[in-house]
Amino acid sequence: MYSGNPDRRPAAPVTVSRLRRMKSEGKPIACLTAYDYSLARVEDAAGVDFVLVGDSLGNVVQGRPTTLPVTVDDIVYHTRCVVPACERALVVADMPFLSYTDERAALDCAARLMKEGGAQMVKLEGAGDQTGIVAALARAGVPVCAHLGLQPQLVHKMGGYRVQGRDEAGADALLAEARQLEAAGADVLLVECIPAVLGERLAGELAIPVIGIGAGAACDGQILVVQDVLGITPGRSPRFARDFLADGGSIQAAIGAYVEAVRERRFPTPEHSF
Ligand SMILES: Nc1nc(=O)c2c([nH]1)NC[C@@H]1CN(c3ccc(C(=O)N[C@@H](CCC(=O)O)C(=O)O)cc3)CN21
Ligand SMILES: CC(C)C(=O)C(=O)O
Ligand SMILES: [Mg+2]
Repeated sequence: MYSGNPDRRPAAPVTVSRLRRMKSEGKPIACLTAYDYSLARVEDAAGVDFVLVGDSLGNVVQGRPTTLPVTVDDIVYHTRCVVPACERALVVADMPFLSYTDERAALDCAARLMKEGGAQMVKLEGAGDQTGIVAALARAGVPVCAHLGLQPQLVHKMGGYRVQGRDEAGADALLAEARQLEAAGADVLLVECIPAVLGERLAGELAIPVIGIGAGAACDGQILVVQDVLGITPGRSPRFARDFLADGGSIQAAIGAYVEAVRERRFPTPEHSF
């Protein structure tokens, strides 16, 4: 948070309209997850545009096998830890599993994430049946990021973490859902684990910025879980991830290298895509 010291005047904060401008100017948006003050500060200083307090904290902070046990209280707590570090980055908070089953619940959850947590945008997983919820949030003035493709909250329904939208019917359905979410008032679309050609089509056809994770290099921005960028994820990381600390140096340098690689479109490469 800006303390008022004129020697540490922050760069202009990232806003929804700034993200749209970056898209139209062809400037890739660099995004990372963060769950605590110290790492969020490193990310903000490195120029990360969009910091996500993700429900992946269930995995990387709490050591659970899925994101399902994460509560609204958990996300509020971690958002409160991250917000004071972000002088420039936009802070986005995930709505946890079963916290947005109807409009009332979604508005209550958004109220907690924004009023108690200080988030500037909320993110929710889901497609066609979620457009009413996105519209209700948008009507209430809540900035929304919709999350399509692989939805980790559906792990038990899908039977694992798999690439989505591989066949033509699946790709067309995803594209149609994305258009509906945009029309309902989503400000950003995040897409996870889809073929690179579909990521390219989405970014080309939507007016709102499309942020990819395992969605190819043509998306308007990229996001990764910060533990994957630092190579400290227990077990195997997803194929779309890259360890930016493996070549040595510091955590600051690794996060800086990630931001630079996204800005110069050197990440992801085909080996990190589907
Ligand atoms: N550390 C971490 N990184 C993440 O990106 C992440 C989490 N945790 N936790 C929540 C979800 C789970 N995610 C995952 C987890 C595994 C794969 C995975 O293994 N994907 C396969 C592709 C499978 C296919 O080819 O259909 C892969 O090889 O990467 C993908 C996303 C993404 N999220
Ligand atoms: C993997 C990203 C997109 C996410 O939703 C999370 O970190 O929870
Ligand atoms: Mg999430």
